Amino acid sequence: MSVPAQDPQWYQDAVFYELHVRAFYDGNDDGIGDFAGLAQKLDYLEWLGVDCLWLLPFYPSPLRDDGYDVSDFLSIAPSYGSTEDFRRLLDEAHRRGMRVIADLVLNHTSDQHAWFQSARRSPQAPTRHYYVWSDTDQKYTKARIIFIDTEKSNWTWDPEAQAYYWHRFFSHQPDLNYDNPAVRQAMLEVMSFWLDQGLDGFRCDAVPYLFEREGTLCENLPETHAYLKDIRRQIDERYEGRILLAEANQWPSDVRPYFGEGDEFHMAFHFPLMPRLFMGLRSEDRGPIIDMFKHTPPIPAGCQWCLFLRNHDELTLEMCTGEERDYMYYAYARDPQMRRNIGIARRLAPLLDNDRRKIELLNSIVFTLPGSPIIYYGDEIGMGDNIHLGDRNGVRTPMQWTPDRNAGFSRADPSQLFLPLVADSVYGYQSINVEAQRQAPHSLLHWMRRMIAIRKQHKVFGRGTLEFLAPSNDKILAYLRLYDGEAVLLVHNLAGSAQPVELDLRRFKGRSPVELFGESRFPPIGDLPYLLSLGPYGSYWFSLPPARSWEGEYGLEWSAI
Ligand SMILES: OC[C@H]1O[C@H](O[C@H]2O[C@H](CO)[C@@H](O)[C@H](O)[C@H]2O)[C@H](O)[C@@H](O)[C@@H]1O
Ligand SMILES: [Ca+2]
Repeated sequence: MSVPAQDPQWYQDAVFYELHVRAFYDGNDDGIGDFAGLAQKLDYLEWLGVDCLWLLPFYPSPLRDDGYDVSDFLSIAPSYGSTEDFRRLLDEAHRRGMRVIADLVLNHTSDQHAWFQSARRSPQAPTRHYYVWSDTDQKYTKARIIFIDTEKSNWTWDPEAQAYYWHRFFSHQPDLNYDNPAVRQAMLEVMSFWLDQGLDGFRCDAVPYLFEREGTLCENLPETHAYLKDIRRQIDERYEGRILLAEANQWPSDVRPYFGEGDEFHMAFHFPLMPRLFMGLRSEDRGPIIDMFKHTPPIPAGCQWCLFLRNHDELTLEMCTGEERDYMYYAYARDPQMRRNIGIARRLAPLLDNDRRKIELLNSIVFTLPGSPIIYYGDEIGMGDNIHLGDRNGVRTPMQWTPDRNAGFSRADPSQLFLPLVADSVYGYQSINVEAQRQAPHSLLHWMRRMIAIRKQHKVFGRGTLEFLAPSNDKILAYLRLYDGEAVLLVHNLAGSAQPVELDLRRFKGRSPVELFGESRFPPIGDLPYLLSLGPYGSYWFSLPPARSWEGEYGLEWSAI
């Protein structure tokens, strides 16, 4: 069952939720989450207000990179269930009006993929040129090494092939050779295979690295854009309402071309904004956030940024200067165990000292700046992490549903779980879990649900223009969003102390701001600066309804209250 035809630009208003099937809910008691389990939890996601799920790779894999090392693009890892289970999941999601997109790992395969296994055996193998081989490791030397904490080179010698092969990520992830038309065609067929089953689109992994050219950085090449445009054209020709989301961890001016002229990706993550939100909070200064928008070019109509605070990887600092990285490590990861590659492998709540006010503040910003927000599973309840697990596994532990055995994630023997649960005294599942927070009306979970519901009542959040205000108090981040006659004003206090702010709102003279969480009407805007005070890390979401329509709705004058 596919989603009933609706607005083709649905993704501009959507709230996304990222999850790993194996970490969400175990439907068959083997300690590993699966599609049948996820289907049982769709009611929860619907209740929360999620519009679209993003599933991390669920394909067969030796799991040396948590599924990003795919050994077969056209099936499902047996531990996650069958193709039938997958289809049922899609049907159940669509029945609830939710969409589902999945990771598509275009750049590389696992070295266990049949293509690579046959390629390495002989230069004459039909798939030999599915990969990038060389007699020397001195080609493409300008290309940076991305996983610098584990890899020494982008080339690895294969004794069986008697040649070096090219890889931008782990050495067990050989890059596909996109100069080979057979590879380009094969990956188009992979996409069609999943779209034919009803999938609503793809989060396309590591797209900047598809092609290599000598003398370049081997990133963002024109050949890469040409192929991505071809993918988009072919999808648009055959499918309706499907989306492509680009994972291009690049500076905004380099991400901008991934939108093309509205003919490449529908969406792209805004990577460099994310660390600046954390910097702005820690320094109690809006500067880094505003500055990032000065570097963010406009995007074509119909395109959308994806905004996030955390995801399944480390909090990447790739798009930061050395000084900014040092600051982030000092502020958020003094313990070296918290660092991975160029980044910080921690979840949102521990990064923010489990301070509910800070968690709400950063969510409030991400849900109101231009773009569609993504929640990383478990962050809606403030789940913790385990910095002692290897790689990025510390932020990939089982979802915490209840205070019972295995956090209600699985009925398996606890030793069978794919990763241990978070069990420390602050973030352990006995205290942080969905069941407890659903029962507590003032929990983080209920607050997140309310915020999502408010956002969804106002198209201006997904589609409106952005205009920063410039109050003299630098600790205050204030902006206007405008769309189709609707205006909202967002005011955030980045400081841990109460702050006053005076805002120049004269153009809205006569309007009475309505605070959207409590629906309280504030004094009307006049000629003088509009004075507000905000508590530590406080936020206001105001609607600025035209005076007459507001009076019509409530039948009251401010002076009468
Ligand atoms: O498939 C390899 C990796 O691809 C994605 O990587 C991205 O995350 C990296 C940080 O872990 C980042 O440095 C890089 O720029 C990105 O492409 C995927 O999200 C990873 O999980 C995966 O290992
Ligand atoms: Ca299972």
